[in-house]
Amino acid sequence: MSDALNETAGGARRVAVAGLGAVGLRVAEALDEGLPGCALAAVSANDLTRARARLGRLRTPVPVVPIEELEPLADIVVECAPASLLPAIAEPFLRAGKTVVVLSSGALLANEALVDLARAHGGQIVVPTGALLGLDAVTAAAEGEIRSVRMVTRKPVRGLAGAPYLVENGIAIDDIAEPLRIFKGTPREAAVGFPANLNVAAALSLAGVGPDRTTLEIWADPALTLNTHHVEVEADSATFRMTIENVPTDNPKTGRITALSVIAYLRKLGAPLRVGS
Ligand SMILES: NC(=O)C1=CN([C@@H]2O[C@H](COP(=O)(O)OP(=O)(O)OC[C@H]3O[C@@H](n4cnc5c(N)ncnc54)[C@H](OP(=O)(O)O)[C@@H]3O)[C@@H](O)[C@H]2O)C=CC1
Ligand SMILES: O=C([O-])CC(=O)C(=O)O
Repeated sequence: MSDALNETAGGARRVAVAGLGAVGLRVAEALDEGLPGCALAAVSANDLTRARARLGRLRTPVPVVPIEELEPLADIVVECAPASLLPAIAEPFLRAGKTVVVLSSGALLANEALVDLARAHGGQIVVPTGALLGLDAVTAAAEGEIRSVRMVTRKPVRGLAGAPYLVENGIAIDDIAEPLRIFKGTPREAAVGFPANLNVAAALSLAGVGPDRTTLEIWADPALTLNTHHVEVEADSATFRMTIENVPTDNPKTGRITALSVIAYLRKLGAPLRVGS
């Protein structure tokens, strides 16, 4: 769909927010406060009544609807719901040649057909940097030859509790007194075992050498308060190491910077000066 069609009569791109939790509410509020070139068009949540109440303080009320009703109302959807809902949220927008901003990036690994759908209809899937850092450098390095990408994540126990991998393998972390390595593998495996905790690893893998060649360790650390991700990249163009320590939101799995990354992306869409890719 052309940019001209992707806009309202007033020129602003209509943005829907699918999921109104730690990420979605902050993004919806920023859109309501005003992002040049964008307008909040609709919102979805599981409990629509509760969502309407939470949106009561918005300056401009918008429809609060089930996810299947979002597509006709918007040009861009920001998916920030549980990972299992990614196809239901993304497919209608991609089929209409529109843009889907995916926060549940781990779910993309099991739903690669969404990329084919985007290709077939001229839509676009955007994976923002989210709770990570440096995806601009990783994608740049991937234009050359990357030899290795290694990631080590350390989270407070609260940021990992309840993950399917822990439950299925009988790994108890509630009472650990020392840091414990709970997983060593790939982002593809982590997307299954930690669907709500390691989207950053999936995003990193998609930027670099893919979900099977990226290596990942996950540690539960009872002394930590911040969700910490360390990445090391060896490439023919550069060697770099980067660490981010994320302040959790009300959702202990999710860092505050995640929503800000989406807001920065939306702000760049209509900006006369765009810094970073
Ligand atoms: N890529 C990245 O860097 C990061 C990705 N994430 C991922 O982003 C996603 C959102 O994270 P976060 O905001 O913390 O999650 P939350 O758990 O805080 O919020 C999830 C939201 O989804 C809504 N929801 C649940 N079921 C439905 C449904 N059937 N229809 C519509 N909405 C529904 C919930 O509704 P209700 O409010 O009614 O319960 C809630 O508002 C998650 O998949 C998370 O793993 C998180 C951090 C970083
Ligand atoms: O990747 C995720 O899903 C969340 C995460 O690690 C963070 O916010 O630090």
